[in-house]
Amino acid sequence: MNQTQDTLIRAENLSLNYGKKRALDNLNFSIGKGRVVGLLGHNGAGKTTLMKALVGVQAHEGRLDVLGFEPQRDRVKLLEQVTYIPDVAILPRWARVEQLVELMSGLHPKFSADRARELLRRTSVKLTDKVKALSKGMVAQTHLALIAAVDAKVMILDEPTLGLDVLSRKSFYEMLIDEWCDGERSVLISTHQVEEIEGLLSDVMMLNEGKLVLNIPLDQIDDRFVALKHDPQAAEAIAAAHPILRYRQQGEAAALFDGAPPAHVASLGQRMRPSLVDLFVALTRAPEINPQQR
Ligand SMILES: Nc1ncnc2c1ncn2[C@@H]1O[C@H](COP(=O)(O)OP(=O)(O)OP(=O)(O)O)[C@@H](O)[C@H]1O
Repeated sequence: MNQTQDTLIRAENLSLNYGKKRALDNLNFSIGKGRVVGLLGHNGAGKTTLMKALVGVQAHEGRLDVLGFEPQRDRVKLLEQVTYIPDVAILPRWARVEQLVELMSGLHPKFSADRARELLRRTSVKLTDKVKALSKGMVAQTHLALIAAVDAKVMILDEPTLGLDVLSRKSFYEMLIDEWCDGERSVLISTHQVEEIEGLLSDVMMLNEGKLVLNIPLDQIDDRFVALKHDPQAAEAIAAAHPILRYRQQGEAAALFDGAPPAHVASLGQRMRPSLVDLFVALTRAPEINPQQR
C-alpha cells in the first residue's frame, strides 16, 4: 500500500461484517503523525469494531495498514508500537500498583517502569495501593500511566473516561496530552463526550451505522461548514436552501450548511462557528428525522 512517512494508519475500502450485520461499511481514511483524533458515533455505530480491526483482533475486508503492518497478520509486532485500552479494560483487583508496573516490565519490550512511576506521581495513586481500593478515576489514571509508559507510536483508547466525573476526565486528558502526545505520536479516542473533547482534538471522524460520515481536521471545519444565526422571519428562506440542521443557539434560530449557502441566504444571517456537537447531530441523526440529501 502506498504509505507516506507521515501516515501512521491507512484504511482502504475497509469493511467488517458480524454474520449478516455490516458493522463497518467501506471506510477510507488515513491518520498522520502527531494527530489527536476523536472517533464519534452513537451506540452501535462501529467505533469499537474499528478499533478492534486496527489492533488486529477482528478480521476485516479491504486493506488496513498500521505502521506498515497488516494488523491481523502482524499483531504481535504491531502491538509493540500500538497501545490499546479497550472499553472493557480491567486491571487485576488483587494486585498492588507496583506489581502492575513490574508485570508490565515483563510483558512489554517498550515499557519503561521508571516512566510509569513518574507518571503515577502526577496522580493521587500510590504504588502501594491495591487496585481493589482505587476509585474508577484512579483506575483510569493507573491504566493510562501504564500504557503511556510504553514508547509506542499510536495509542487507541475506547471510551477511556466512561463513568468518570468531570475532574477525573479532565486530569485523564491532561496527562494524555502533556505526557504522551509529542507531535509525532498519534492517538485515536472514541467518546460520547463530544463537547468536552473538542478542544483537545486535531481531527474528528464520525461514524454512523458503520459509515464514515465525516473525517476532517478541526481547523478545516470552518472552511467547509457554515452556521448562520438568523431572525425568525428568515426561517422560511433559510429552510429553502436545505441546511443540514436547524437548531437554536443561545436562544436564537440557527441553521447549519454543508458548503456555502447561496449569497442571498448567507446575507440573511450572521455567520458563527459550528460546534462539533451541532455537526454530530446533523450528520448522525436517524434518516426519518433528517430527510435532507447530504
Ligand atoms: N461480536 C459481535 N457479534 C455480532 N454483532 C456485533 C458484535 N460486536 C458488535 N456487533 C454489532 O456491530 C455494531 C457495531 O458495534 P460496536 O460495538 O462497534 O459499536 P460502538 O460504536 O462501539 O458502540 P458503543 O458506543 O455502544 O460502544 C452494532 O450493531 C453491534 O450490535
